[in-house]
Amino acid sequence: MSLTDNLLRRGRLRSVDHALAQSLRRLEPATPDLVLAGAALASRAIADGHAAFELAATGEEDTGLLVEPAQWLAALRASAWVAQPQDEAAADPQRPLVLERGLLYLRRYREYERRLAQRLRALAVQPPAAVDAPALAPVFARLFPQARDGDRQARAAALALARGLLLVTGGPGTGKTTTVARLLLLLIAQARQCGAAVPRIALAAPTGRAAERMAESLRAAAAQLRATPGIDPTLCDALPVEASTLHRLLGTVPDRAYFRHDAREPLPFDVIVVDEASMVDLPLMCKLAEAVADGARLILLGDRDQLPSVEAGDVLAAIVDAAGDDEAQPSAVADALRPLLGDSLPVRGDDASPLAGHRVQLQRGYRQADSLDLAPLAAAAREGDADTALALLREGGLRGVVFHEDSLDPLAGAGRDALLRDWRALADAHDPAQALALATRVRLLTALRDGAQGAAPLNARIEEALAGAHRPAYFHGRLLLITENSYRHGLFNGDIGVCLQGGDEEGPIAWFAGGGNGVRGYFPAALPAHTGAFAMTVHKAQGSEFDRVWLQLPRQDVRSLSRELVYTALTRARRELHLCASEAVLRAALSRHAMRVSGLAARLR
Ligand SMILES: Nc1ncnc2c1ncn2[C@@H]1O[C@H](COP(=O)(O)OP(=O)(O)OP(=O)(O)O)[C@@H](O)[C@H]1O
Repeated sequence: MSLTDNLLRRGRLRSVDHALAQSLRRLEPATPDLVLAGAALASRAIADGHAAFELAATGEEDTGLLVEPAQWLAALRASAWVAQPQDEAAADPQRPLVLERGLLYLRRYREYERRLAQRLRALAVQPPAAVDAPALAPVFARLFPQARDGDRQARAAALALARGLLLVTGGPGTGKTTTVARLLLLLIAQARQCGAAVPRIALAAPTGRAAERMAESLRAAAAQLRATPGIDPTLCDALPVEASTLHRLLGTVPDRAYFRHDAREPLPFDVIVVDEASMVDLPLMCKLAEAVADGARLILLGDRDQLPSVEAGDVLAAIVDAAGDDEAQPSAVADALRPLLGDSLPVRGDDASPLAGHRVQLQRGYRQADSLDLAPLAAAAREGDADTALALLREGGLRGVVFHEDSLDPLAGAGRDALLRDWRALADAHDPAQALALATRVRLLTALRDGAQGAAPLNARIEEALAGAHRPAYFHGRLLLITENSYRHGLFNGDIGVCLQGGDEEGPIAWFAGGGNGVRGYFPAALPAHTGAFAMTVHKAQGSEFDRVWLQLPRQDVRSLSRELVYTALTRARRELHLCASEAVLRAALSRHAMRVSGLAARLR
């Protein structure tokens, strides 16, 4: 049996990975087995969220093969299928595989990485934009009274004035959107002061739901600014109030893998702000960065401790790693910003990597519902500190946090009634807007898609409890989750809707947020791909928040569990968190990182 057949049999490959190896064999029958297995594993790696297959990770546990990295390297280097480009040169398009730094890539993904790194470096080293700091200083001081005391929000806003590329990272509620609203106001004020056109600003996020949340937060921040003494309210009128998905921003072309906007036809914006950047995958981030016009600013907001995107590449983490923690700036930038920040900005020599100084980490959390004291637990999860997490959970001293130790089924225990009560309230709602407002009250989150503790079977049980075994498919009060992007409908992966019975003649209607009246209705038969949404995987819940979150960890450890998954799940809760888990599984989850293989950080340095 060939290596690839063996890997397929063990479930290590999908049939599409195996088929790639088969087609290489057909084209060149003398191709060694190791090269074919490498090609198949490089293809499989993408499906697992990696940018490439790491040869050194060829433990038997990982691949089912016992192959020394030196053996792989020798076979791959000798193969005509494998390109080995020098440094950052483009790879030979005739060869489907690329070997670089011990990683075996499908060529297309290596090119995404190379082009993204090239574009980000170029944006980072653009000459600092001219900042008339003395003229802006009075407005700046009103927006950021603590600016000279090292306030990170002030530092982020000031750096965004001077830099072409900035990452603003921080956990939920650390003020990323608030900071962006103030920074945009400063850019508008600066343009007014020098008689220039108001900057063209785009706000975008990877999912429709995340874009909606971003726009809501920005509108709230704008309302606050309007009420701030000494701020000209007409400046606030120029702030953007809408955000779009990245796909919509870039302009999808039906049935094509490319967008309307790219390096040749750049986006017509001076400032592009992208929220939830941890969810953006490698191909999309590459296409976005290339579509940013020369001289424009790209500002990425995100939380690097959250789960990486489901698709290939842990892009935000790689950019954050390349930028490092040091916020020191070259003396030219520090001098230009001194009227705003005083001497609070550390200064460095000019020999750092291109992305150094392009990241500000916001640390202080401002959004804490009085009812929920999540921060210590979220910090322990983020740091993988299981002892502290368990002690906090067992002491029961965190407001709003309840630990159901060893509970394996929230639908069987004491929580069942509480969960169903909120969902039953959906059926009592009088109108779609009210039902949609109720839809974010409570969510059951699970780490798994399949199996008894997977989202699909949990949904089926909840739906049966709510509407009986012989329920109609779209019963009154059913929650739906859209699972694909449909521009035709204006519905996107992650959108949540609620089914309500129409009038006597009508069947059920599925309602979603948006549209002129704030809600949009669809006949269920016309919806794009969707599933139930009472229970969701943590991955699908990224970018959303709920008043009450019930997190169910699996009965046994599985490899997809990680501290990032637990942290992402916990931080979806606004008012109350219930965690159902055993000590052993929680410890196993917190001991593991959601690791992604990528060469991006190395390229960016
Ligand atoms: N400097 C500040 N002083 C007082 N309140 C603040 C400050 N910064 C932010 N807030 C408040 O904290 C809350 C969260 O802010 P914001 O929405 O900007 O955070 P975020 O990091 O964008 O959150 P998320 O990650 O959930 O999108 C808001 O109510 C905001 O008004």
